[in-house]
Amino acid sequence: MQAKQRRKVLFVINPVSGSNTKTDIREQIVRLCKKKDMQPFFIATTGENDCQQIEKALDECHPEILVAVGGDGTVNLAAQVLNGRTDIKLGIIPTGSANGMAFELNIPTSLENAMNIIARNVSKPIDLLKINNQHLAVHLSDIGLNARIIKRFDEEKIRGFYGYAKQFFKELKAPAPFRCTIKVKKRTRMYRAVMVVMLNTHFYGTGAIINPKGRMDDGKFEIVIIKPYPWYYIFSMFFAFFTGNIHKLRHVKIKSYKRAQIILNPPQDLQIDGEPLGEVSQIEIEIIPSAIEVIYNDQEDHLFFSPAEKK
Ligand SMILES: Nc1ncnc2c1ncn2[C@@H]1O[C@H](COP(=O)(O)OP(=O)(O)OP(=O)(O)O)[C@@H](O)[C@H]1O
Repeated sequence: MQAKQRRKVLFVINPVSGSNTKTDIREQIVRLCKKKDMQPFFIATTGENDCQQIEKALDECHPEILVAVGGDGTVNLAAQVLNGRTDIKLGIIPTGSANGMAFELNIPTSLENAMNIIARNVSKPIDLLKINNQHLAVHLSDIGLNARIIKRFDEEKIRGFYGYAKQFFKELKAPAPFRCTIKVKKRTRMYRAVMVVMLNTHFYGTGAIINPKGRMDDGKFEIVIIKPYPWYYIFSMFFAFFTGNIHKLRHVKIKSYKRAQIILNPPQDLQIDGEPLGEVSQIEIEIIPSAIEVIYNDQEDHLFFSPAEKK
């Protein structure tokens, strides 16, 4: 009788993601793969030509699943390679300082639990965003306040959640407003904003719910506009962020589109999945329907909320 073929899984490990040391992560993955009947292959990212290296590894081992072991930047890298190749599923082992996409898919940070979800292999197709016809956005992109923090975070080589939180509170005290014009076909709308978020998902990695009504598979993305607010508004905003009611606030506007252009005056910092891209004055966004197939946690309801219930 022929031996049962083990499922081939390629693990793409970012050795510098987050603040954990990953010295023995390969050994732990090999041990867990044995238990779950999976055959592991490994590649470590270097920060240079990683897409080409992953493509090469895919051609060599032909896996059923590619697992990003890292933060949102590593998930984005894996998605760039898998965009349009839904025959290979994307799994995530969250080890970054920002794990927004793992949070979105309800994937826990414990290695063993994340591996259990990969072994269950339950997946769904999701849409991605294309920005300026050049960058792929998987989890979340934004302009203004948060993007500025991410740039500072990157320049000053700060790592970890507490480093981020410190910068966030510094920035919240003095948000700088800008003009944001959204053009869709022949319609133009103008807003004053302190931050504009472009996404297909619901959460920031911290658990803040920025897009309560979004869906990852509806062929549309959302633009969330946070307008200038008085300082005391921060408390209502925090409450709404963590109860899934941000869309009900007077200072917040959420719109769904398939394609849109945003014009910024003055130019603003842009970040995509945690990577700062510098200042931009114009952004074109379009949705790529069913771009990748992702493995998610189908066994537990999300700890925070059920997006489908939001009215
Ligand atoms: N071996 C490496 N050395 C240095 N940088 C790397 C290496 N591998 C990947 N990178 C960089 O790591 C970043 C992605 O990190 P990721 O988002 O997965 O984790 P993170 O801990 O959340 O990162 P950060 O907090 O620094 O944004 C990318 O900028 C990528 O170029």
